[in-house]
Amino acid sequence: MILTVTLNPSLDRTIEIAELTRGTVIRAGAARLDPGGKGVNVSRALLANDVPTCAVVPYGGDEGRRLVELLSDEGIDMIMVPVSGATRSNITLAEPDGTVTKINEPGTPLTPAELETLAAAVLDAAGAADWVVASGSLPPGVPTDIYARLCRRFAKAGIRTAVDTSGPALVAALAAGPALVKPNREELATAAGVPVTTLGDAIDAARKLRAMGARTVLASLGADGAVLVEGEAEERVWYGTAEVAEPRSTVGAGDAMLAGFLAAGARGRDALAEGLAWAAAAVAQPGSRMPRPHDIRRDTVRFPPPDPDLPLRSGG
Ligand SMILES: Nc1ncnc2c1ncn2[C@@H]1O[C@H](COP(=O)(O)OP(=O)(O)OP(=O)(O)O)[C@@H](O)[C@H]1O
Ligand SMILES: O=P(O)(O)OC[C@@]1(O)O[C@H](CO)[C@@H](O)[C@@H]1O
Repeated sequence: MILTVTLNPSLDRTIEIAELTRGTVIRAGAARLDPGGKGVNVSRALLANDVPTCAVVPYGGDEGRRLVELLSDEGIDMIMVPVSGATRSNITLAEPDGTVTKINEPGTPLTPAELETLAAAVLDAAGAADWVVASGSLPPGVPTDIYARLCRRFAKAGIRTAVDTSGPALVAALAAGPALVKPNREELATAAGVPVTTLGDAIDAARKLRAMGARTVLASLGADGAVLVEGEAEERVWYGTAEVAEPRSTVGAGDAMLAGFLAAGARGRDALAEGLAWAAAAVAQPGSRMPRPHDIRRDTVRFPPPDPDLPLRSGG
């Protein structure tokens, strides 16, 4: 069972527009509301593909009740923790070419008592878990080292932790020796403190995150694919891509990648291939809909030679 922890979940509203033009009234096309938050999405992707999972979800206000309703409709097994602050709403403006512009609210602070209750719920549920996924931003006021503390606590119990976050929370988590981190290109560059403009930069930065404490680094690179750097006695580096004919929304693609990678055993080329296939399928979905088995096409995955001078196309 894969337990996910999302301290800052969200309601994700995706609005399809023809073109984003500042300072104008834009007549929207289709709109959809999805449950959101990085750990929530990992559980959604796992559930959609029949992999046992449970999501720890703090929720508050009408927005939080709506989030729980949406997750219940999807059949997610949840540990719901009521909190006083309202669950945040994040907006995605999606253009026809797949470009998305995202506006994420900061979320509302968790009180120390609420954080304690959440940590206790996680620790209680972690006993039945093969992995704990601590994923997403931290709400205001939550200590930056919260993921690091959870990593250390789970390590004592022999439970592996995967962390997908950014900035100081990621750097603090690295020092706790997580089994796996899943930064995107921007998060990788920031944590490593180096620019990442080529594939070689990405591999070197991933190596640096391993030196900072991560055992395995799965670095997603947007349309350029992903790099996996792993290995105990002997380091192994894999680079893969998966083309998407018609990108619709990249929101949640990294979460789907992490879910697919974990579902396939979280090591080696085959697990990277599965993560790439789930991510590519997610990009072809509207909003942050997670791919189901019939959406996932493994024949699009490629493992080109990892040319260190390959310039990375996507932003970050
Ligand atoms: N435009 C694209 N075309 C093809 N594949 C893509 C595209 N964008 C993303 N992907 C796939 O999704 C993976 C994750 O994308 P990205 O690096 O943007 O992660 P992320 O920022 O963590 O995503 P999110 O936070 O929205 O879940 C990429 O490694 C790639 O496999
Ligand atoms: O603000 P965070 O926690 O970094 O990211 C939140 C978020 O953008 O991540 C998911 C996509 O990965 C969305 O469901 C959600 O809106």
